[in-house]
Amino acid sequence: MPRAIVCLLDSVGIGGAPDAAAYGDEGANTLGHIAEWAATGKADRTGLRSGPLHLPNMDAMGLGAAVKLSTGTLPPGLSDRPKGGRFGVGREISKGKDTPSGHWEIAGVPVPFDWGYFPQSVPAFPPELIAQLVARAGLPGILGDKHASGTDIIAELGDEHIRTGKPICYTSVDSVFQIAAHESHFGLDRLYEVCRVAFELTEPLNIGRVIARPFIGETRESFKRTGNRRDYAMTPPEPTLLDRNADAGRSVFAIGKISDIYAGSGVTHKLKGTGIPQLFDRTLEAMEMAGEGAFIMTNFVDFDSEYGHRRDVPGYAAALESFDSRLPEIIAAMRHDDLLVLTADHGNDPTWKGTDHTREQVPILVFSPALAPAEIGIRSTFADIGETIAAWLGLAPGRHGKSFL
Ligand SMILES: O=P(O)(O)O[C@H]1O[C@H](CO)[C@@H](O)[C@H]1O
Ligand SMILES: [Mn+2]
Ligand SMILES: [Mn+2]
Repeated sequence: MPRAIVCLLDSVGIGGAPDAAAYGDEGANTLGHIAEWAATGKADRTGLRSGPLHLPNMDAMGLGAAVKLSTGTLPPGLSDRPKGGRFGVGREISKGKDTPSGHWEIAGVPVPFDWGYFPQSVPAFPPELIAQLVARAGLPGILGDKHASGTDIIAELGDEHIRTGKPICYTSVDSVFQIAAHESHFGLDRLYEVCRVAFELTEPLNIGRVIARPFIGETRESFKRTGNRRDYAMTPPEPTLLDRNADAGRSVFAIGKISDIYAGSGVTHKLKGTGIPQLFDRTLEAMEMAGEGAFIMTNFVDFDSEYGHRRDVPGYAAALESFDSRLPEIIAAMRHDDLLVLTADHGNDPTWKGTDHTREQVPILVFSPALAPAEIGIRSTFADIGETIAAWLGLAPGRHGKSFL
């Protein structure tokens, strides 16, 4: 019986979204701009990487061709002649350019409602929400209360947080309430408990996620976020591909952030890891363990959290190259009727203004030893990815999207 593996390259968009202007993102193109900067030496960093973007394995699966299909322009260093697999472009119908919207739609469930967002003002959070959080979680108050980049705000307020015991609360253009606190001075379990309370309080406001952002270090220069991030997310509004496969009695391996993003729904095996190499190892372990009909999904978050939001072009390019160099290991571990899908949930163009996600189309690169190469075009919803996998796994069709195989 077939199996399916999704490697979700968080934020690796390929430009061209027809509605990008409505988000202030017209012209954003994560992969395309990284390739352009790399071709002109602007993605060089001593000791890390240099020269044109080198992604031979993803390119062979159709990455360059997908970017060209999405934007009309072939990025420098990539090729428009894929060697195998099906390649195409995914267009999102959910309105949010956030992680849950992208992931749920990929798993066959576009988001039918508008998320709640916090305004760009200071304070950003409703005073009554914060008053309830402070009272119920027994806090001396909070710091932040604004839109911010997570690494900037711990540099700005980390000292005061350690001194006062007030957690740092911030948001972004996503539907999100984030809480940063020190792992030992404040305590990791206490941070999780505060986030649990915050999730109860923000759910009625349709806020998609509360995220615990623990950090360590004693000074502004040495503060560092740890791998103990935890996301408290709403449950998807309909059964996703994960639920459908689990309900059919098959295994669903959720690797990295995946389980959190689907609120654990439909997950039978949860594997954690920090950083691209470790998440890669977990994916290979899952492929080794997974039986017939299994669905394996890995979120490679670092592209987004370490490089996209940080507007770090050389770092992003190096991470793509490191992922690409290991792709042959997955392909070598595939059985004859395994299906591999590489895709993304939204863009996060590191050459763009600000530090937020960018509305973009995403690559859909599909490989199976059993499949002849072909183009699948621009798909009108990410849900086509979920329906393709559902069909591959022999599940009944869902309500959204169509299989492209
Ligand atoms: O700046 P950091 O803390 O990485 O936060 C980013 O990560 C969140 C989740 O993707 C986004 O909403 C954005 O705010
Ligand atoms: Mn994401
Ligand atoms: Mn993000």
